[in-house]
Amino acid sequence: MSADRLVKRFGELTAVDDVSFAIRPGETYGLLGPNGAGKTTIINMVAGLIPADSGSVDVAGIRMDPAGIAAKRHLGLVPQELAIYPDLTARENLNFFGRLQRLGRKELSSRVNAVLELLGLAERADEQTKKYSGGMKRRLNIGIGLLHRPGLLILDEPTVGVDPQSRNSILEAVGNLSAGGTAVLYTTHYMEEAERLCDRIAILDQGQIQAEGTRDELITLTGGVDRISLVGAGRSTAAAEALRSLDGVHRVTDSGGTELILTVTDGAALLAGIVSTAVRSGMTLASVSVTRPDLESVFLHLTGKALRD
Ligand SMILES: Nc1ncnc2c1ncn2[C@@H]1O[C@H](COP(=O)(O)OP(=O)(O)OP(=O)(O)O)[C@@H](O)[C@H]1O
Repeated sequence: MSADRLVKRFGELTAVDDVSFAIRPGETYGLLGPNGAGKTTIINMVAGLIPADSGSVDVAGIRMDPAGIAAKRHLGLVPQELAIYPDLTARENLNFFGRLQRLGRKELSSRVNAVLELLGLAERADEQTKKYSGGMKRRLNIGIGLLHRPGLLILDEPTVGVDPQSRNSILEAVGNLSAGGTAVLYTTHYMEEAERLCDRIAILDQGQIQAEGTRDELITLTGGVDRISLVGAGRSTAAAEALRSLDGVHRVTDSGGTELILTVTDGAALLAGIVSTAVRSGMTLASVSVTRPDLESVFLHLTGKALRD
């Protein structure tokens, strides 16, 4: 799918301001931004629920027209709110929604089984969903969006308000989708989810994409400075001196105790050289750790704000 120069205004507010991106089959693309950044408004335009003021969306090569259904047949939308019947079992819910989607009886039954399996709900498929945990309900909600094998699945903050274990199983299920060739558009304000799930991420703030790329590409924007901590005994002052002369080492902080803290470009690549330099200078190391910059640092770098309110 592709979105080209989308704009949406609500009165004075430009909620989405010239947003373009494309998602390939099998790719998971994340929209990462704080509440109010414009994620839901983008999704609503991509899914054809609201018209854009300008710009266009193509899904499976078909231009999205909010008044038509041709492009919509190729996408599944999983909204933030649950849309399942509590008195029906998971299987009955899926059958019901599958019939609404006009799946034939034979295809429906095989799709229902496949979806239950994919989302880890097969064992409890015949229980009323009111007995389900929040995470299981969410997974079923995702399953409904998948029944008609959409080429594009859109997930709007699917883990908000669920416990960590359920969150994990949702993320696992979404991770399995890309293996099947589904393109996934995923919105979140949790950087850990974007880091774990998404092949590429757009950082969204005030309706604009501030930067886009893989996690590593985004982190490079910050200057990509890692922190390395060396803890040990021995001649730490001599080690600090030697480490300062290494290429890629920006700063060595020697607190005079047992720890040296270095800021370096590409800690993973330099780590072996740093450890051997410290040891040669007479330091006996007890522990070494590398802390990489994360998407939170990228957001801060780009917008001057924290991702979470
Ligand atoms: N129908 C509407 N009428 C007026 N303003 C709107 C409307 N829908 C969204 N907005 C405003 O547009 C901006 C973007 O909202 P949007 O819901 O897209 O953000 P979001 O990133 O999805 O945030 P959240 O995670 O809170 O849903 C917000 O300032 C919001 O108040």
